[in-house]
Amino acid sequence: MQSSHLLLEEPIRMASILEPSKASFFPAMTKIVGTLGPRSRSVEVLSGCLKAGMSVARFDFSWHDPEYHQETLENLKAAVKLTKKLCAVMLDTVGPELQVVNKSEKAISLEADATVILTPDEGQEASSNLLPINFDGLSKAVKKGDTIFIGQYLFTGSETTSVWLEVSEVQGNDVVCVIKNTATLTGALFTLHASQIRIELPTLSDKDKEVISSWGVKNKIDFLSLSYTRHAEDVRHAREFLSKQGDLYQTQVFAKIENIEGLNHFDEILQEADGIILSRGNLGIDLPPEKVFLFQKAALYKCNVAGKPAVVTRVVDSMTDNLRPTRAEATDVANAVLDGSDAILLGAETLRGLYPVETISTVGKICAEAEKVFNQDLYFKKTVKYVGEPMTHLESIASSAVRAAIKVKASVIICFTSSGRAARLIAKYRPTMPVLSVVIPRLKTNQLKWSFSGAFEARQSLIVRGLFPMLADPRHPAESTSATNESVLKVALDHGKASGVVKPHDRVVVCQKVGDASVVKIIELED
Ligand SMILES: Nc1ncnc2c1ncn2[C@@H]1O[C@H](COP(=O)(O)OP(=O)(O)O)[C@@H](O)[C@H]1O
Ligand SMILES: C=C(OP(=O)(O)O)C(=O)O
Ligand SMILES: [K+]
Ligand SMILES: [Mg+2]
Repeated sequence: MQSSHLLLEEPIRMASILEPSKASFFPAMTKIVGTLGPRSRSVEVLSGCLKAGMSVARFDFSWHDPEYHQETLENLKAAVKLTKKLCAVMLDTVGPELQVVNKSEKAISLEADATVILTPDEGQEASSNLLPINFDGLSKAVKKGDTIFIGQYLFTGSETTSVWLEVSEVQGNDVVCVIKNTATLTGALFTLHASQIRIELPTLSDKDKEVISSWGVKNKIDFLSLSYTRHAEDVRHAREFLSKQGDLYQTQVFAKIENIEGLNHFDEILQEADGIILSRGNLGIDLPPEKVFLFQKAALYKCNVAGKPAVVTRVVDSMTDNLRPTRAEATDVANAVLDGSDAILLGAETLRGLYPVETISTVGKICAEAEKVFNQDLYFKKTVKYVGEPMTHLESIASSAVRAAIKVKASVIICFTSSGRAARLIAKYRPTMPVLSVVIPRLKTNQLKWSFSGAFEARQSLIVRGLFPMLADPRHPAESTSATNESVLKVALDHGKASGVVKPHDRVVVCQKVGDASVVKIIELED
């Protein structure tokens, strides 16, 4: 995890590429979000996923009912206990997702050049000529020549089970389409994506609200993944809704950018959201293929300078059925890291793939290699310049901590925080060593009962590149006297030693408040 001699912007000796990487305790600084489902819900597999490096679990409510997800979550909790690896919980909404419903689940063969009708009458039986959909406004939204994509849920693109259609005519509420490729649709549910078309459905549906206020509240979800975020107003609305749902006023909202409308409003959305998910699955259908990379680079840059976590999706689809990614996919993962991604989100690979654990571990290894050659120096300078002067005190402290840690080759940065703000600011400067964010709980009251803050803040750092949280004992008062600081620091160092990230004689940079003053100190360990 130390800064390496290889830098992409300098000539690399070819033989050095083959030198095995030093093993490190943390699989990677880049985080991995795993979507949980049929192939990733036993305690055994979930333990494997956590050990391989998954630190956020995504529960996608486009699929399965709350009871099913609850069972998976209970198993996840058991796996967390067993492995002692923390994991945050992300609830992914259905939103304005269009779906084709195939009640009988009979396979549907579609022939290129034939026509098929999309009808909003869900009572009808799906067939080669007729596909019932869950939305009655499609005929008003599309016109002749528009493109529609229908795929299996979490389609991987390599399947023969997805189909492109071209709208040839609108008849009342029905949409008549010409089939562009031969395919067989199998299963009960397919998602439908009308390319570059505005769908007049709310971003947070009634069903989503129901799930959030029951399942979400019960399970204190750390992240809401807001599917098809199209406007800043969508984020504001979701946040307002969450603020009335018990503990969920602390839930972070991650806006999923999955179509052109979201792309067009990216800057405003980023201002409102706590983080961004670059949903390349859907966006890759909405955008011309030659434009996808540009969106990725531009969006990650904006997230980085804003200091907000960015998550990239759909990286190793082919690992759904294979033990090895394609070289294009492997290169893509590394590029996502070099472009500035905080986390990689796995979809079909962990949900229904044959190799969930191996996929996480492969992706983690690629991320770790990319991190090693990431030009931190260049990035740091650009970020400082972008922020300009005067910097806020806290940002100046955070960037100084990173600079000092690199200069003295510290093995870890320990950052005390309550709100998580200081730790996030340190992560913004992309230190080459892990940051142990020691979250100090704060006692608070809503005039009905006393409780401690901190658990959300700690778990929410599990999606930020380089942050590794530790929740301090709530018996330590939040007031930063030097005595309490020293005892918490000792616990943090012991934690670091136990996990292997801190060794005798290492240097450690500590960021904390002493009295009213924020300080960065460098300590040299003895044994
Ligand atoms: N309980 C604490 N004890 C010591 N230092 C702290 C504590 N909480 C935060 N700090 C330090 O205070 C500064 C402000 O950090 P920040 O995360 O913004 O704090 P807060 O949680 O109070 O918003 C940083 O230097 C941080 O390391
Ligand atoms: C992750 C994505 O969305 P979904 O919720 O459909 O998996 C995506 O579109 O990349
Ligand atoms: K979804
Ligand atoms: Mg999507």
